[in-house]
Amino acid sequence: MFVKICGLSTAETVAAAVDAGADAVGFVLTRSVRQVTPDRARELAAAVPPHVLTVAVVAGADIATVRDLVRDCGLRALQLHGDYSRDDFAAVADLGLTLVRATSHEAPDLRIGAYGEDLLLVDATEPGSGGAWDYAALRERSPGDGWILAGGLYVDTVADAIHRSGAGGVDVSSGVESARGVKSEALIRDFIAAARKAG
Ligand SMILES: O=C(O)c1ccccc1N[C@@H]1O[C@H](COP(=O)(O)O)[C@@H](O)[C@H]1O
Repeated sequence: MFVKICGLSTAETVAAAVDAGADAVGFVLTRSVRQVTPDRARELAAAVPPHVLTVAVVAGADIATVRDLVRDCGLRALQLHGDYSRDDFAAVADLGLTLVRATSHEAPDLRIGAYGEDLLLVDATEPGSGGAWDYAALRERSPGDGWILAGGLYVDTVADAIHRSGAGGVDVSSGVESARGVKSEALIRDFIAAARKAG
């Protein structure tokens, strides 16, 4: 089970995620209560060991701005949320990053790789909102092997969500916070343990 902890902004919570066994950690570079600057993301990612994927999370920025945001921040993956086209994905392919297409569960095309991405993340309609959706519906639509489930996952719901959806990975932001935008080291540890136990 692949586990990503998203929206990190402090050295302590990055360390908690890494120590608890996260496979990936995400830094939000566009407007959000969890937004960090590219320089801050670079600083935080410098302490992350190479076996943990560092992910730049971007929503809604035009693709030229995306290129500027990620070019110098030293992260290894780019997660794009929003109305990005196949051409947009092609326009960042030369950056050498693992590309994550983040899309709503209501989107028409849920095949992994349809836009040239390496990983597909299926989310709620409003990313980072903590809102859950009908995870079981994805079993019938079958995005393929290895897709990542996101949107409204919490310590006490993640196991059921994994079983109902058949996802091979999970991504969480709101569900490991003690208040909006404030990550909890204890919840990060508990979430990773619960996801690992389920998958
Ligand atoms: O976390 C954010 O603030 C965020 C902002 C903009 C785009 C994506 C964001 N996070 C992603 O949202 C989902 C999970 O959200 P939640 O657990 O429901 O809060 C996940 O893909 C995060 O990477």
